[in-house]
Amino acid sequence: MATFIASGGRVWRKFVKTFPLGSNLSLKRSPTSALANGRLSSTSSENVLVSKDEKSGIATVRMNNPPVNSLNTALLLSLRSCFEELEKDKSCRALILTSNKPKVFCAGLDILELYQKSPDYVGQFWEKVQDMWLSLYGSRLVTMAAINGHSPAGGCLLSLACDYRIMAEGNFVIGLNETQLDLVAPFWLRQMMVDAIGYRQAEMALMVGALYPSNKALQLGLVDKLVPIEDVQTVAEEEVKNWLKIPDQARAITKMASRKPLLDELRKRKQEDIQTFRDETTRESVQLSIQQYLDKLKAKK
Ligand SMILES: CC/C=C\CCC/C=C/C(=O)SCCNC(=O)CCNC(=O)[C@H](O)C(C)(C)COP(=O)(O)OP(=O)(O)OC[C@H]1O[C@@H](n2cnc3c(N)ncnc32)[C@H](O)[C@@H]1OP(=O)(O)O
Repeated sequence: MATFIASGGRVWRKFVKTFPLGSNLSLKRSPTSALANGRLSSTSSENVLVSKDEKSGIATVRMNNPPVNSLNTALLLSLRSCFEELEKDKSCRALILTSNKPKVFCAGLDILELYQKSPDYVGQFWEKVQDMWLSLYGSRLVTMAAINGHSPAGGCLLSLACDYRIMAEGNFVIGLNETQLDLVAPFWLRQMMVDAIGYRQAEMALMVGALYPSNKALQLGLVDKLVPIEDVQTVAEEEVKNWLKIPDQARAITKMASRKPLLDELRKRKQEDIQTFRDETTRESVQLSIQQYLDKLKAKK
């Protein structure tokens, strides 16, 4: 049994040094997992909770950044560290990405990280988004998004970076609503959307910043399967086990062959992409839109 927590790059590394993957540190049992069976455990109160079943090599990564798992600097660093550690762990074969807070998978980028910040700050923040994405999209592991709630913008980005998406039925939304905040999704995010739902649908969805209810998302191919919210984790584990019947090497090489061009393109254009983000996000009119969007979120109550 291996259990560990991550809370920002530095803390993570320190923690892993003390309790490496494969150690016998046992904390609290996950209440929802079919993998539990005495072998899986979980932890609390950090921004990413990771449990790994040693027998199957399946790790579950739960975002735990209340109230809505918005992607702030700390969560981005934790996710990246976690993905990279699992990547290096030879006994790990698959990763299920989910939320520790059912009903919200991830609210996207933390809007406060983009509001009234210096261009340098915003640029460094964007690089953390890029690096997190590179580690997930480029992973050799089977990656499965267990979308147990809303998944707008950056939440959709995380989901699209995975190999397969299982979403909760019900009144939950997913999509790339960036234009609603006067933001423009970067080329690598747009490309993942095109790859998932096709050019025409992606073009329309991106232009109007569409957020789709889960049943429409299934119809479009933005998610692959819909299940009742209480079954999302179990079905994700079953699906992963099916994927693991395929030999790892052939599957991973095939995955890399299809993803390498986009990964390489971002690596090549990283600085240009950061510059675009800095310039766009700090523009006065965009700052005003972000402020209005924040006000709208607050006024919802
Ligand atoms: C040039 C390139 C440019 C851009 C590319 C960028 C790619 C990605 C961009 C993004 O991700 S931008 C973020 C977009 N996200 C959203 O639009 C989602 C906004 N949130 C919601 O719609 C809802 O919060 C919800 C996720 C549906 C959950 O609803 P719920 O009713 O459960 O919670 P509530 O709305 O009450 O929120 C609680 C609390 O959290 C604050 N909040 C919500 N989302 C964010 C966020 N993304 N960042 C920061 N803070 C967020 C919200 O204001 C509430 O705060 P309060 O309790 O203090 O009022």
